[in-house]
Parts: sequence; C-alpha cells; structure tokens
Amino acid sequence: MANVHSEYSVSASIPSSTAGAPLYNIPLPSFLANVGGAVTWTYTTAAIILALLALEQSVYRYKKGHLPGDTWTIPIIGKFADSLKPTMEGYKKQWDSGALTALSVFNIFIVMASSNEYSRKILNSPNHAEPCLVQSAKTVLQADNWVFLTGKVHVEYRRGLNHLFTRKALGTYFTVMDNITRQYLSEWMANAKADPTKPMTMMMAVRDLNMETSLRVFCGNYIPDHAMKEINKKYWAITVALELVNFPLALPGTKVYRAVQARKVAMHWLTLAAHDSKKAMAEGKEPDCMLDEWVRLLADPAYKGRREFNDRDMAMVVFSFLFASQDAMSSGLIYGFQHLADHPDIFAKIRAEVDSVRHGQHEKPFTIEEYDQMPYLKAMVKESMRVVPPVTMVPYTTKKPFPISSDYTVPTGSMVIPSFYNSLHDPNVYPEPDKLIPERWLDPESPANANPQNYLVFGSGPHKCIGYDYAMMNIAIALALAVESMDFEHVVTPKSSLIQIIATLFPQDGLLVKFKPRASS
Ligand code: HEM
Repeated sequence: MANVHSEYSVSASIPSSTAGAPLYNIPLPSFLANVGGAVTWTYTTAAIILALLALEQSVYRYKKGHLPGDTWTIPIIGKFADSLKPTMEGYKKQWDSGALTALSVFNIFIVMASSNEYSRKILNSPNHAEPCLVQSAKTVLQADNWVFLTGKVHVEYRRGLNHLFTRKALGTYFTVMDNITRQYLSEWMANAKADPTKPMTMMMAVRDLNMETSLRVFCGNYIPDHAMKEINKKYWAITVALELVNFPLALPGTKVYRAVQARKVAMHWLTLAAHDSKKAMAEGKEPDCMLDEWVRLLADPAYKGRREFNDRDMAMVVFSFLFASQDAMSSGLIYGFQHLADHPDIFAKIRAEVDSVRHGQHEKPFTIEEYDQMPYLKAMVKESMRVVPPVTMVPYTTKKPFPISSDYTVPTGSMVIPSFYNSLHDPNVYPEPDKLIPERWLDPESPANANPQNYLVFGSGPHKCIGYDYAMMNIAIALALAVESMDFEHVVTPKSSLIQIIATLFPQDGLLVKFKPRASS
C-alpha cells in the first residue's frame, strides 16, 4: 500500500507549469490583472488535477495488465461505494468474472482471486504475501498483537499456542461449552414457553451465547459476570469497526474510537484473568479453562527455557481469539440453526445419531468421547459452513512482485484477496454445490473427500485458523444439544435467503425461530 501512495506523491510534482503557459501571453487591462492571476491559477490547478487523474488511470491500467476488471477506475475513490455496502451479489459478480480480477479502492490496487488454485497460492506464499487485515484491525487489536507477526517469528509464536488446542485441552473446553449452551437453551425455551407465538431473533441471541462460551472457555470464572456482560455489550462496537474502509483516525465519535474503548475494557479484564489464573494454579488448582491449561504448560519443566508470557501477553492472545472467533462463530452457528430448521430430513438424522450415542439422556453432560461417535453431526457442521462460509475472503498484501500465474505478476504493495466462495461451490468437487448434503463428507470416494484442499473455510497455509477443531466442536455441541431437547421452526421471511455482510455472513432477517419442547421421540 505504501508504494501505491508513494508513486502518487512522487509523480504529483511532475506536470503543472507547461499546461498553464499560454495564459501568460494574453494581454490583460491592469484592472483585470488580479483576475487574470486568479484565472491563471485556476487553469494551472485544473491542469495539475487533470494530469494527476490521467496518471492515476495510467497507473491503474498498467498494474491491471490483461486482468478482467473495469477499464477505468473511478477517480480517487475507485470502487469505494461498493466496499461501503458490500453485497453477496456484487462479490459473486466479481468472483465469476475471472479467477483473477482487478479493482481499485482509494488507489489501493486490489487483485481478487476466486479460484481454489490462486487462493491457495496466495495463502501459501509467505515470501510474497502476508495477511493485512482491514486497516482498523491494527488500531483495535494493537500493533504488537501476535496476529500481525509474519514469517519465522510468527511460526514460532504460533507453535507455542498450538498447545492450547490439544485434544486434552479441547476435552476441558467441551465441558464448559456444554454447560453454557445448556443455560442459554433453557433461557430460550423459557422465553418460547412464555409466548409460543413470538419467534426469537437468533442473531443477537447466538452472539451472546458465543461471547459467554468464549469467555468462559478462555478465562473460566476469572471474569466476573458483570464484566462478561460489559465486554459483551461493548463488543458490537468492535464488529462494526471492521468494515473494509473506515475513517482512519480513532477520533472520538468514530467507530474505530468506540472499538478501541471496547478493547480497553476487554483487555483490562483479560489481563486480570491471566494474573488470577497464575495465582490459582500456583496454589494447586486443577485447570478448567484455557488460561489454566496455558499456565500449567508454562510451569511444566519440559517447557523451561522457552518463551515467557506476562499477563498482558496472555490477555492479548486471548483477545485475538475472541476477535477471530466472535463473528465467524456466530455466523457459522446461525446458519447451522437455519440449515437444520430448513432441512427436517437432516434434522431427523442428527437427532437419531445423538439419541443413539447418548441414549436420550439429555441431562447427562455431553462429552468429547460422545462427539467422536457422531460423524453425521460433524459432516453437517462442515457442510453448513461450506454452503455459507462465515469468512468469505481474507485480505493479504504483497511484499514483493508476486508472479501469481504464468502471465501475471501482482505488483508490490497491492492487496491480494483470496476468496473462498467459488472454491467451496465448485460443482466438480461439490456436485449440486448450493445444496446442503452432509453425506458428501461421509463417502470416502466422494469428490469432496478427494479434494480436501478445496475446503477453504478455515484458510490454508501458515495462517490457517488455529481454532479450527474448537470452532467445529463448539458449533456441533450447540446444535446437538438443541436438536436433542427442542423442536424448532424457521419463520421464513423474504429476507431469510438473502445474505448481509457484517464482517462475516448473516441472514438478512437475523433468523427468526420458534422453539418448542421436543415432541417426538
Ligand atoms: C466458524 C468459525 C471460524 C472460522 C470460519 C474461521 C476462519 C478463519 C480464517 C478463514 C482464517 C484466515 C486463515 C488464513 O489466512 O489462511 C482464520 C484465522 C485465524 N483464526 Fe479462525 N475461524 C473461526 C473460528 C476461530 C476461533 C474459535 C478461534 C480461536 C479460538 C480462531 C482463531 C484464529 C486465529 C488466531 C487466526 C489467525 C491465525 C494466524 O494468523 O496464524 N478462529 N480463521
């Protein structure tokens, strides 16, 4: 990005004087001399502006080369209007217009990759491209957050964090997820009983569930209830600050400012939680959350001599997990509910599987061992996120000229955006790509299983989602417990099948559901 801007500032001084020269030759009466001066300046300024605009177009066309995309870019703002209110229809049009396409927003030259081949190439070429997130993310997350590390330092830092997602750790989290989900389902059921005619809007309800699950999984009871509520209430400010383009300075009143205030609140409590976990573990507590698992690992003699994490470091990591998970998990779970409610046959199969493994003992805690015996449930969760991938694209930036194909090199400083939707809807890999067919994951011979690299829901390469197993599990638990105990009906509206993009994807009507206690066995 820096280079794009610098090309402009260097060239800005080139045109100017010659375009205004003829004006000096026109004799003017003295009383008009000042007016003449003003006219001269007007013409000169106009000439400079025109030259700059022409230069802008030339640079865009030079960078674009033969790639599909607009022949001319809208001066200065480019496709800014589209990025302000992105739509799936707009994105699909862009993805369908070529495996690599070009556009420009505020003179940031962007190459959108829509095929599996090019998307994976970007994600797996750390020497050429690195994640760049949206501009506001650095202000919100803080520039020294580990998620902005790249190369070897990133690999090493991340290796330490992989311990937080071992099977043993996931087993601990499973109990927490089960517990919190049950509390929410009971609350939803109580509301439904109080007024059975009134559907519940799932959008915010699921976000609340996810936030509490995440905070309790990550921090256990080190976060007091009132703090959890405060973090949850303020977190929406962070979500809405993640638009592709935002006012760059975190001035009072801006979305980014409000997001920074929300982060400060969350970081305050997360730092305290890290401190309290260290204290409790030193006193011999058994781990019951991610922080505890982490503290135990750090105290392990086998760990000695490796990287130390102070309270703030730990809080920053937990905050990055919260940041990475809250919107994506909410999107995945909301569509999980919508898909189940819209497919009674799939709902029935999941219920049959859950019943056969858990023998109808709904009150008994759900365990990771039981989850292991539920291939259909897992296939449904995987398929649901294939049909509507929560994260459809991740912005990367080029560090040097990136020869992405045999006949095109992305210039340095461009944004390259691997997009996952087309790959996840490739009819050669997923016949009837728009249909929800969990069975495709259960047949080892199916093209879906023959091409696992097409499943880009969690990315690929060195930055592939670290929470992959945890996320799948979390969504599966919520759906399984709901199916086990409740019937639900989707109240379909004209907007149910339309997608709104708020960082991740959501049904435009927020998903309206009527819950009832389970009727059939
Ligand atoms: C349905 C839920 C989720 C989806 C669809 C999802 C998807 C993604 C995607 C597409 C990426 C970028 C991958 C790339 O650049 O190749 C990513 C990165 C990441 N995700 Fe997730 N994610 C989910 C949940 C989670 C959860 C629950 C956590 C943490 C507990 C998490 C933590 C992260 C982190 C830390 C990164 C950055 C990894 C790095 O840079 O090394 N995600 N995720």
